[in-house]
Formats: sequence, structure tokens, C-alpha cells
Amino acid sequence: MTTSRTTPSTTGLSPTSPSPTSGSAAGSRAGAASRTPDDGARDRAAGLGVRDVVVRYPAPRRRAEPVAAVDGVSLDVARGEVLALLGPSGCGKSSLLRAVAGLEPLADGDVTWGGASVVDVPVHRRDFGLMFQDGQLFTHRDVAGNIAYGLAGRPRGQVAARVEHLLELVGLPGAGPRAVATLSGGERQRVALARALAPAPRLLLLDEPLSALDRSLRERLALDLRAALLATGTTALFVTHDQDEAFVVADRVAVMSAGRLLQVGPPAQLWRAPADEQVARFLGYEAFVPVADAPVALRRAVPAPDDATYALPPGALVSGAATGSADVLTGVVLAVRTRRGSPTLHVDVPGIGEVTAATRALVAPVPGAAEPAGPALAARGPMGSGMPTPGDEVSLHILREAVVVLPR
Ligand SMILES: Nc1ncnc2c1ncn2[C@@H]1O[C@H](COP(=O)(O)OP(=O)(O)OP(=O)(O)O)[C@@H](O)[C@H]1O
Repeated sequence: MTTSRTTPSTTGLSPTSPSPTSGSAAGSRAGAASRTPDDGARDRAAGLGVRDVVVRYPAPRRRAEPVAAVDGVSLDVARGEVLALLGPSGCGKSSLLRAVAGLEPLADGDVTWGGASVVDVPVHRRDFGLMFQDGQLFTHRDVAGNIAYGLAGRPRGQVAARVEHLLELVGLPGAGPRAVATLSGGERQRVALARALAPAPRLLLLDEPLSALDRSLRERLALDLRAALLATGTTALFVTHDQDEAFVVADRVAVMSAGRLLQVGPPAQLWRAPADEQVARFLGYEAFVPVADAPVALRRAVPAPDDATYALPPGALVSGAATGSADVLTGVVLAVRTRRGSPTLHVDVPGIGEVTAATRALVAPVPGAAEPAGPALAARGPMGSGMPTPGDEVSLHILREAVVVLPR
């Protein structure tokens, strides 16, 4: 996260990301009131359009070049669609999100809704909601008061019904009277989501809404977030650096790196056909195998999001090999190195060269070869005492369905 983001309190942003001190409900109501019924036919047809958007920041030092945080990005988010912006820290995801919100000026390009540019529309009149990592709830209001923030001016009974409906939607039925201080981190984000959804913004912008939570809570909330967005038919742009989260929450995922868009597609499509090695690595593919007629094959290490391409756990690769669905590369261990906490084998495969294999990939002794020290390794579980040593002959079993061939 960058530290210099403008906070909602200084922008007069819509009540979906209010300021405890100076946020204005009037701004958002005016924004909603200024729209014609449903914004017309064109608006119905198209959602968000991002066209060749460039966001630049002033040079950090004198004589240095300005930083192009977003460098010519174009994408669309259809009505009712959830699109995740996925990429490593500093790749420009938040800058793009903020540019869409109107919090960051465009150095070039255009942002449209329903085909019409919103670049000259003030932030609070765009009818775009925002939700951040830290929820930014009002501590002086109870839960219901937070959710009702963007509903000011509506009949009291209607507001109460909407608040209760949203509390149910986010899994906190009856929590309206609770004080914000009594909520857990996960509950706070649920309330923040309910508040963001309350005025039914035409676009919801979510900036790492789950990243402050611990892993297991994040996984559960990602599912609940997806369900809430679907149930409300909300069009959303969702920033995350976590590929699992992106794949759970979004209909399509846009992978960014260094200010540019590398690939956009539904999760399963990205898994099956990553555009290049950079995308593949970011999605969790680990071992890259150069092959003569097929440029690069690689094996992923984490489960894919759909059943059709689900990566089998290491033990199951044994049966994969037995049923003939595995390719086997035979070679000699050059080195065993530890990468990101897990041992990685560097194996010299004749005709291919050095192949790097995560030890979660099946490694078994070659039949007939000199018995390596220790048991057949990792064939049925994580590597233990049977770690091969340099000079051991091993076979790497690569499941066909766990391999993709990258375009040259
Ligand atoms: N206000 C700013 N002034 C100068 N440089 C900035 C500013 N905000 C962001 N940057 C720089 O722009 C680049 C993109 O930052 P941005 O926050 O958009 O990336 P990100 O992908 O959202 O990263 P993270 O996941 O860490 O938040 C980074 O190099 C960052 O240092």
C-alpha cells in the first residue's frame, strides 16, 4: 500500500467510504439524484470503460523521471460483472482504481460509464462506491448507523429494512445496535461492505478489502463477498495481490505488472493459458521446462480453481504416472536449493538441460538406477529424510493436465 493516498475525508467521497470527520451524505444523494432513470439505454448496455489510462506521479527526486504508475491500461467491466485487478505490490492496481474513482487525475486516457466519459464528473457525483482495507467505520455510530450513512433522506422504515437486509446479506443479522468498538476485524469489514452496498452504487471499487485479515478469515470472507456482490448484482472492480482471492471473488481477472495489463480473462482461462511466463509465475506455476517443439511447459504447484484442471496432490501423482497420464523426465540431481521455504530440485535432464522442480512435484527413483540414499522420496507426501542429493538419478513425473505450454 502506498502511504500517500488521499483519504476519503479529504475528498468528500460518497458515503460508501465516508469520513468520520467530514464526509458528506449530501454529496452522494446529489450524485444519485442527478442521474436520469437508469442513466438511459446506453448506460444499461455498457458498464465501466477504461481507455488507455495513464497515471503519473511527480518524480521522487529532482531530475528523476515522473513515475508512470499506470501505463496505458484499457479494460471493460460489464454491468453486474466483478473484475479483479491482480498484481504484485507496486504494480499500479490502486492507482488505477483511484483513477477510476476520480481520486487521481488521468495523465492520459479516459474513464467511461455507459459509454460516456466521467473524467469531468466530480468524485461524489460518479455514484461509485469505495471500500478500503481498513473499513474506515465511524466509531461514534453503531453498526446500523454506519450502514445507514449513505441512505440519509430516505423514509426511516425503508432505511431500517435496508439496513437489516444488508446485515443479513453480510452474515451479521441483528447486529445493528452493536458498537463498532465491539466488532472483530472480520465483522468490521462485513459492516464496511454492507455500508458500501447500501446506496446501491452503480460501481463498487474495492481496494484490498480483505488483506488486513488473517488467512482463514480471508478465505471465508472472500466467498461471502462474492455471494454478496452476486446477490446484489453489483458491478465491481476489486484490487488484490492474492491470486486465490481474485479467483474466488471475480468473474474475470486482470493481471497487472509495472503499470501495464498483462492478461485479462476468466480464472479458468488464465490457468489453462497464461499469456507468458510472468503471468504464469504470478499465478503460482513453479517449474518451467523448456521443450524442443513446445516452447515451455510448466507445472503448477497450487490447485486450479476449476475441477477440470485441479492439480493432484503429490501422492496422487503416483497413480497419475501409473495410468499413463504423466510425462516422465529422467535426470541427475545437480543441486537442492531452498526457495520460499521449500526445497527445490535442480535436475539435469538430457536433451533439455536444467529443470527446476518444486519438491511437491513427484520425484521418484528411476527403476534400475542405483538406489538413492533414503526411501523413494516424496512419492506419497512431503519431502522428508528422503531428499535426494546431487548425483542421484531421479525421474520427474509431470502430469499432462498440470502442464501448460506457453506461447513462444
Ligand atoms: N502519491 C504517490 N506519489 C508518488 N508515487 C506513488 C504515489 N502513489 C503510488 N506511487 C507509486 O506508484 C506505483 C504504483 O503504486 P500503487 O499503490 O498503485 O500500486 P499497487 O499495485 O496498488 O501496490 P500495493 O498493492 O502495494 O498497494 C508504485 O511505484 C508507488 O510507489
